[in-house]
Amino acid sequence: MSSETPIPGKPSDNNINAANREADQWLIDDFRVGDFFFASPDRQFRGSRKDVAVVSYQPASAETIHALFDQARQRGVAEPVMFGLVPFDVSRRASLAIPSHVDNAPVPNERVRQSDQSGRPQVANQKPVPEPEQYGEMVRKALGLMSEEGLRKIVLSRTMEVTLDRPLEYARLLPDLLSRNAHGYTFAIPVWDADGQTQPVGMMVGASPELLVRRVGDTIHVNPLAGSIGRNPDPSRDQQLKDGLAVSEKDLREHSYVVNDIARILREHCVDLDIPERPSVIGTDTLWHLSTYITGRLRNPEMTALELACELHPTPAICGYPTATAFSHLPDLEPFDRGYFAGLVGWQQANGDGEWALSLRCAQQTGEDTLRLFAGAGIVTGSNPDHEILETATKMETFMRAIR
Ligand SMILES: C=C(O[C@@H]1C=C(C(=O)O)C=C[C@H]1O)C(=O)O
Repeated sequence: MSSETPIPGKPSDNNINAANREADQWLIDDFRVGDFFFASPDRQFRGSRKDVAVVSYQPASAETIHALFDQARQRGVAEPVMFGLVPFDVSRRASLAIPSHVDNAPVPNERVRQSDQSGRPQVANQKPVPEPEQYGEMVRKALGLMSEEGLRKIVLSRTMEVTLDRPLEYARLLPDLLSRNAHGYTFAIPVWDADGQTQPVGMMVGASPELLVRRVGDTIHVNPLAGSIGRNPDPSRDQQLKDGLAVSEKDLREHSYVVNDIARILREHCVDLDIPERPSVIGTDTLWHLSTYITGRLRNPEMTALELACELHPTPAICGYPTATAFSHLPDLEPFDRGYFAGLVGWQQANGDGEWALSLRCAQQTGEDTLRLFAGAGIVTGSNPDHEILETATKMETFMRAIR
């Protein structure tokens, strides 16, 4: 679907660029469990839960993707768009689906935060798993592995089990996530747990700052983030924190493991790679991150966005370095299953163009009023357990602020 594609739906709402929330609210109205939403900085999609053409609950592979598009075409879907979630462990089953009907719209230049806070859910109960002190212990254990086992970096995460005082309402939640994270990737994508099922068992919902792969024709964009610090409401202190991150030896080292490993894999698949020598600093609503924006051209233009994303995943941004060593230690260190957290979330067209972000700053909706939030942080020699507890709490704030 090119950016010239006319916006289906409401002709009267075509002035999407007007800076008011009603302009694109129609894309979110009535959004429920089972619907699909994905917004990147310049385009947003909504797929309908009604008459979903095809669903696959198989590991993501080129064959699975081709089969899905073939089936959608056989069912008469004219311009199929696949949405999906790929778990952190790509060998496990992915939730991929092609809705019968998809709307898309440009993103407004500016979003106004909803001022009406009435009727917002309140957090009735929250329980960290593991407890923060236990997370600190996990960080200490990981630091021990660095001296003993040649591990350079490992990303350790924790969760928060949240119960709300009323059912989650997407029509309220999504505009809030969008207004706070206009430059990121806001998503709400259904989760299945059996092939052939028509009803999803839950949703992954969040606002990720990190693009793994965007493919437009043979051009690819990859934007790893690693090395972070929480922001401060005082502008001069906030600027100091940003400037400090740009020169922090520990964070630049943590970032370089990610970029070097991604560059190694991209060289196999791409030509004309443009990899900036130094990272820049980008801001989300809650954190500053070191960021490297990479572009290149595919050697094999048949390679789809998701295939390239699966070659790169799991990057040291969300796993560690060396990747296989970090991956093998995670089940012993983290007392829960990551599932789709720190996996891939995105969309793709039949021609292979698409966008896959990392599913971060997110939650899995596990029941009408229950959610599991996730956050992780990269640990390298020099990391401080207390700072990592704080960083993961700050990362959860992106989502917490939208439900509190
Ligand atoms: C793991 C997360 O974020 C990742 C870890 C980062 C870090 O350690 O600095 C930064 C961005 C992400 O790559 C998360 O948000 O949960």
